[in-house]
Amino acid sequence: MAVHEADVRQAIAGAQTIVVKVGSSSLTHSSGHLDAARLNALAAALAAAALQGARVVLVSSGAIAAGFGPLGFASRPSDVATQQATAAVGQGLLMAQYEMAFGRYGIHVGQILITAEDTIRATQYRNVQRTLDRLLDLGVVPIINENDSLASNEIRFGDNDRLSALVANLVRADALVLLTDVDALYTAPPSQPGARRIGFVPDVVAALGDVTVTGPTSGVGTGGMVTKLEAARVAAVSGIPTVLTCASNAGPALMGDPVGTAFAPVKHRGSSRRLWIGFAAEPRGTLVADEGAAKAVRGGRASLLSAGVLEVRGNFSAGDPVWIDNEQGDHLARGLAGFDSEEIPQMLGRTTAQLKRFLGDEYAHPIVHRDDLVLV
Ligand SMILES: Nc1ncnc2c1ncn2[C@@H]1O[C@H](COP(=O)(O)OP(=O)(O)O)[C@@H](O)[C@H]1O
Ligand SMILES: N[C@@H](CCC(=O)OP(=O)(O)O)C(=O)O
Repeated sequence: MAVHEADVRQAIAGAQTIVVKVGSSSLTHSSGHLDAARLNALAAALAAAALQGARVVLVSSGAIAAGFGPLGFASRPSDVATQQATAAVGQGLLMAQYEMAFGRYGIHVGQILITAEDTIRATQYRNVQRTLDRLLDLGVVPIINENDSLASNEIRFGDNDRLSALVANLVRADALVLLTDVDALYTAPPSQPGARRIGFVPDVVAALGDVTVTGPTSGVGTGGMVTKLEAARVAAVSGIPTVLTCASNAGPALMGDPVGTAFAPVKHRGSSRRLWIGFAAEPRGTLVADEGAAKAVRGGRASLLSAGVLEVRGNFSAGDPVWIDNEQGDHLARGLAGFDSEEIPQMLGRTTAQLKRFLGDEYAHPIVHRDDLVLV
């Protein structure tokens, strides 16, 4: 069944829970410093939606942009340690601006800083979910950023685009709004002659092959259009419509006006935690499945049992993400390991009954439970 743009726009206009992501480039002057007027205009548009009853979550970049000026740097720092220190200073300043901006409308804001690492574990994941739900129940606008000062380099999101799509899942959002410094997705970077504006993308997966996108061009943004399309894809496969436009279009976009680019959802809603496993987590190791186990995993709804695991590679702890590969080295799935990597060699090839007999009850479990596994 064809999905029409008008239906997608209408779904966005009627959304009860909305995640809005704003990039650094939309909150800054051309010098890279935080622009309070742009931030205030955004807060006004979001406050209007919140005052009409919408549950609004804001994923905001800008900590580094807010911090480097006060620290005396002429431009955004490029080394990780200075970026992390700058974000620690800037995050507080950013929140102070938001508090003031939303305060004009009688709305409180609440800060949540997320690392990819601490949300892939089931307990932390549920804690974040519960906190966000409660904040929204209380009429607060949660403002989320990556916890830049703690995130380790290998596992950080870096940009906030993918984080926003995962947050949209977490709060079971009805719409995702990506605000940036271009008014829409174009067939090529807008600076290229002949680049055409795209108003509607019925199938983001199919569209990926038809557009040319690059990383950031603004000097302050991180992911560019590449990570925005990735976010739209994650949202689409989770059943969430997305609109991408410039920050000054936030109000019309939320009202369902035909601004920017609307992306239709391509699937019904999936399990949100599985999406974290699939998209957020960088695998720490590999479990090599034998032919039978590979087939069972590929078929879906099967756990990876130690009887079908031939080899374990890498150093990881129970709860960490791992690849599940076949013997040919193809990735079949990602999952969360049920055991530490050093516990697994003694379990290899053993049935659950043997594990129980030789190693004890605590080992008589799948190496990766089917609820913790997503096919790739
Ligand atoms: N096909 C495309 N359509 C639109 N913009 C694109 C495209 N390819 C690359 N871009 C660039 O992506 C930039 C937005 O990304 P970025 O600077 O990371 O913004 P943000 O800070 O909002 O995350 C735009 O300024 C634009 O130049
Ligand atoms: N977490 C970082 C965001 C990094 C960044 O620039 O992201 P984006 O502008 O969304 O590409 C910050 O607050 O500075």
